[in-house]
Amino acid sequence: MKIIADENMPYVDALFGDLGEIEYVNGRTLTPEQVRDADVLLVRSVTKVNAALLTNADKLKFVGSATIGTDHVAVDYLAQQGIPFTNAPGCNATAVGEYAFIAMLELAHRFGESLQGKVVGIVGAGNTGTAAANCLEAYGLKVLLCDPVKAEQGDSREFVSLDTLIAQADIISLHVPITKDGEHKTWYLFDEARLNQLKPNTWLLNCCRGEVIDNRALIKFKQQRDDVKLVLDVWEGEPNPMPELVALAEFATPHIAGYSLEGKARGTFILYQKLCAVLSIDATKSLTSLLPPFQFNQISLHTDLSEAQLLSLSRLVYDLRDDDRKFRGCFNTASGFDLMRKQHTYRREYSAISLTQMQLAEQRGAINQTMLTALGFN
Ligand SMILES: NC(=O)C1=CN([C@@H]2O[C@H](COP(=O)(O)OP(=O)(O)OC[C@H]3O[C@@H](n4cnc5c(N)ncnc54)[C@H](O)[C@@H]3O)[C@@H](O)[C@H]2O)C=CC1
Ligand SMILES: O=C(O)C(=O)[C@H](O)COP(=O)(O)O
Repeated sequence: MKIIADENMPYVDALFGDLGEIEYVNGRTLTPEQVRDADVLLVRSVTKVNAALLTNADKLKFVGSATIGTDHVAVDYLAQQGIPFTNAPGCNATAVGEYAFIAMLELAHRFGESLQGKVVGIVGAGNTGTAAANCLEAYGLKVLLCDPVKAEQGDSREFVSLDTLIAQADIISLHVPITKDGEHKTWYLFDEARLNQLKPNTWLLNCCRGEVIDNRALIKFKQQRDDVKLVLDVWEGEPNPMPELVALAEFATPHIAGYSLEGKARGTFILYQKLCAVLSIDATKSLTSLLPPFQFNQISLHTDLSEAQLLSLSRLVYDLRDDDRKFRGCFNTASGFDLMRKQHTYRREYSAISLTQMQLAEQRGAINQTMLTALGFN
């Protein structure tokens, strides 16, 4: 069996090595010729899987995308052709949630403010939005959710309109899929008019898809509104973000908000499980055996923490400043954006650290082991 896999998908050898011969490819430049003999195709978000790519792929039995988003895959076309497809819903939700939370801690630190006491608006209350909300609520923040789709589906959580969220939130974090049609389309959801609604000193984070914000309008807006602070992980026109916009963001990264080792491993593992089911064979490999030990896996707390100390602890699993610095140095060089993504293998999730607290304080709202466990630490 011939398995064509994106070269940026980790753990493919470990999981799929026994199932067939693996050929690694550059997902962004994949051609119909390269997939013509494939039995299995494993992609990431940069590969457009459509009729044009699969025109000669007559043997194809399975397509898997180790991503949450499916906007790069012609799902209807695959169904018509009878080719089983799966994505990996939820695989990197914790990573995106922690990225958003850590970015907010970084912003608070940079501007000499406290994150505690802020109101955060989450647009899109699915897997990643809920993961971000869980961290924020664990930290005691008031969270407003806007998700008209979930509201219509009868989700029992409380939702607000986007206008209310923009009017009330100090921080807005975007977690929607990219959709171009329909009542709730998200393409340019934040256009010039919406951006102009932002209240003074709003922090705006985008870690879903670049085109959810009109990036040209954002440049124009930000040039006049220095009070608004931006954290941007995704960009219109990837892998070539607009340089003016990179310069205007407080933290800028190359679409790696979901790139914890745990999230990547989960993504590949979900595809492995689904392929085994399609082939009617037992999935004998385990997810936990894939991850290397983390160098700080046991930490003892001797006192409750301050917010600055929580940030230091967070920087052990993910130092956003490093990615921001690297990104600014490489994003406008040839392949810089993709190379940084390819080499990104160092980030862990909070759960990689086990904490013990020597004296457990009972003070409500203190940053102690109880709160840290709710944030995701072990
Ligand atoms: N930067 C990165 O590395 C990553 C980016 N993503 C992106 O984030 C997106 C969201 O991921 P998940 O939360 O896992 O997806 P999800 O499908 O679990 O949740 C998305 C939510 O957005 C809601 N929604 C749709 N249209 C909306 C609108 N107009 N206003 C408000 N809410 C709306 C949906 O009802 C759904 O609840 C993915 O589709 C993907 O594009 C996902 C993972 C990693
Ligand atoms: O899961 C998604 O959706 C994403 O956006 C991915 O995390 C992005 O990563 P790649 O699939 O492009 O490596």
